Amino acid sequence: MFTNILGYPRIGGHRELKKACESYWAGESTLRDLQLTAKEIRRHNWLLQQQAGIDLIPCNDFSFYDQVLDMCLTVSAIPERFHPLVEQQQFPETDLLFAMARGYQKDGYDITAMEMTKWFDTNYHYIVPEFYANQQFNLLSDKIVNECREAIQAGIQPKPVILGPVSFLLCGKEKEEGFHRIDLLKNLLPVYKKLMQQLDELNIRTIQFDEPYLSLNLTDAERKGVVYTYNELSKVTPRISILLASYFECYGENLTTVLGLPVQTIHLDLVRCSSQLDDILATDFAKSDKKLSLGVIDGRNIWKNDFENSLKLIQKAVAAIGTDRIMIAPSCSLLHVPCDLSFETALPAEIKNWLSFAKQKVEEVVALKQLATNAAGAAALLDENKQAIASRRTSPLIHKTHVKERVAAITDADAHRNSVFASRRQQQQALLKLPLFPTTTIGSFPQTADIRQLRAQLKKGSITLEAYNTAIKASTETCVRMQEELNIDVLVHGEFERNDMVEYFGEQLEGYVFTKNGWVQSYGSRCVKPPVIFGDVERKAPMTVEWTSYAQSLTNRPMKGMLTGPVTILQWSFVRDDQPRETTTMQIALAIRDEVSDLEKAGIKVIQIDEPAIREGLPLRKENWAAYLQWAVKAFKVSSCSVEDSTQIHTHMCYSEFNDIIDSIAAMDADVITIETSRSQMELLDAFADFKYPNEIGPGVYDIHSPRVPTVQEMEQLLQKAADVIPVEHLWVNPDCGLKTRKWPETKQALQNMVEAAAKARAKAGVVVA
Ligand SMILES: Nc1nc2c(c(=O)[nH]1)N[C@@H](CNc1ccc(C(=O)N[C@@H](CCC(=O)N[C@@H](CCC(=O)N[C@@H](CCC(=O)O)C(=O)O)C(=O)O)C(=O)O)cc1)CN2
Ligand code: MET
Ligand SMILES: [Zn+2]
Repeated sequence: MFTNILGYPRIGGHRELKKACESYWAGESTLRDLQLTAKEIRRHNWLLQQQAGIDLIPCNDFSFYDQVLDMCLTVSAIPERFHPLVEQQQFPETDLLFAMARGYQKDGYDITAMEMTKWFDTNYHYIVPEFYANQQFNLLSDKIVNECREAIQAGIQPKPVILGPVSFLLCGKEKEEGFHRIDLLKNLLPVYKKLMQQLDELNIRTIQFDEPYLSLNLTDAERKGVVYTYNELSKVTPRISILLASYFECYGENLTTVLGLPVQTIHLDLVRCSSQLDDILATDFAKSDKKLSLGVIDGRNIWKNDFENSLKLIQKAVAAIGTDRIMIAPSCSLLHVPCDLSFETALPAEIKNWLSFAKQKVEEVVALKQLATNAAGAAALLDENKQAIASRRTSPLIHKTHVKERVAAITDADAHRNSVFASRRQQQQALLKLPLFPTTTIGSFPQTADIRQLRAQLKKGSITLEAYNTAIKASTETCVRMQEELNIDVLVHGEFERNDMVEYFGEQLEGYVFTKNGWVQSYGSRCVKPPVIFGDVERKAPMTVEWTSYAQSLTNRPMKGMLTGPVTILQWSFVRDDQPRETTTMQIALAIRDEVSDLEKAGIKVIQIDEPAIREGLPLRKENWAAYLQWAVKAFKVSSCSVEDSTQIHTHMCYSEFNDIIDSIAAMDADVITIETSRSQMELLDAFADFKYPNEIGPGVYDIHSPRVPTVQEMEQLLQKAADVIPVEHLWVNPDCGLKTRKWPETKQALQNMVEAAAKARAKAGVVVA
């Protein structure tokens, strides 16, 4: 029996990589400093796993930015606009990587960044490869070989983790018409083969190819591509065994294909889908000599593993195929969980004893092997584990009868507004008296270093709550005045008091705990600290009313109340695994519903409930979509429908494709939806136009991910494009998303241009309408 880790977090226990990258980008340290930090993180991770007793230790799970982007450099999939950089003598590979990820505005260049999107159903974002018909590839970056060499020097026998050719292609996008990216396999495979030969020369004995697309519904052509790929790769060398890994779901209808591949080991995500073990053992799999990597430990969540449960699965597999063909593993890479629970010194002891972060999960993998092989002394590990599991199962901290009863008592009427949109619209117009093309923003304004520092000081106790509040109030007032001066119609308070749009609410809700150092990579150097939902969720007291009322008191214009929606709060937290996600979401929905009612009572006329993660929560397999969408939409409606007709409900979504779920978005029945559309030049809007989306809509007119200030003219053109497909009286004018990652000067200028573009659009429409 072997122990296997699919990938380990690369940010460093105290976000060393984030800090090193940002300091390098700011010109405050050298590339060598950055590389030393990276090397130290890798070494630390390898030795930690070696000392714990892991047999298959991953390498190439490190990345300065993203593993998909790394693969672009490995196979030389570099978009043409970056070629001038490649051709420069001695342009460092790491700088090229950062240029592709973040754009390059220096030395007379102005090159836009590559697109970024969600990694399956996680809150991790990857860089989207760009593909062209007949594209040629060649082995460019030595990163994989170098990292293997570095591991060997550190005394490790590493297992390189490499994004498989099929998933690499499917992760990307065609940048011209007339071909499908899967057609590029023929050109791509020689590079993978060459790489395997180089790894063979280094004495690498196992390669993990990640093919997470095997968890999705594939077309026949894509499935054929899988068969072709692994037939080809299996011929390269008999000395390397291939471990094929997919995760986040079952192999589903791809299972037969997968079992027939000439690979030596198949990894199973048994956390998301334990039934596939039965499916496999029901075939004549036992007669083969293939191994199974049993992903029994949750790589996506932070709960201590239930050893008894895992042992049942392991023993079932052992009974069928013996111990020698089994690996014990987490369900997926540990990238999605924080590094080390032992840094958490402030968690309640009882709750801390239920948790396990990356380092602890490594130990759990080893403990399970010891238990499954009856190693001496292992029994004590089981006893300890049983106690922790029992403590969580029976803890009075978790269950609240009144919360459960309230969820059970939700009626259909709770999930519907009093009147249909057309009638609500009239009442809202009478009250708000907004012009055509009303302008607004999505909520946050620049989170500058001084605001973050203020919060850090408050946490440390070096300033008082009073001093903190005074400073945040001052920022809020400045922000409100500025919006008035810019002549924006519906204002926001700026979200200066919030560390994060989910963590902020988690900190105020019962049933939640939050960590001090539970950072997880979201994209590049940006991290999030997902709060932990351990019990029934309940709102103790109003969460945003004071700040919103304060902001409203500063102005006569409508101030938008700003809340995060129940699905997004769920999706971006670590969630309970002892009840359906639907149940937890409904509890959160009721908490948000109460907040909405309190904001309304406080005189707030416009309330935005952000749901940027509603698309990301969509199950990976289509057969599960309908059930999810049904409860996700209901949760939003439960949170938003307590209000009077005259109160205007907004929602906001970003990082999403909408075409395939547009009817559910319409069913949410928000009075106004703002969406990210500018990067795709309003392409996304087609879904809303084709569907004849009934309510009002604010298609983002500028890309907030870039410091670039858009011109009046280009925003006017985008508005024109929108007006061509959406009735003008339904259109709003706003940026793509919140402005928290932006700096002040560019924000002001961009908003000024935006308001001017709206005025021009108004004048133009006025002529047509009149
Ligand atoms: N949860 C979540 N998921 C999301 C998004 C989101 O907004 N939230 N947006 C999308 C992803 N976009 C993102 C955009 C920005 C950041 C981001 O800026 N993260 C910050 C951390 C934000 C935070 O929690 N800040 C805290 C603590 C910040 C901190 O690092 N403090 C310092 C001390 C302060 C200092 O001196 O700077 C420390 O602890 O060392 C605060 O403001 O209070 C970062 O990586 O730097 C993350 C994701 C999708 N997923
Ligand atoms: C990721 S969606 C962000 C919405 C939030 N209200 C903000 O403006 O930051
Ligand atoms: Zn957004």
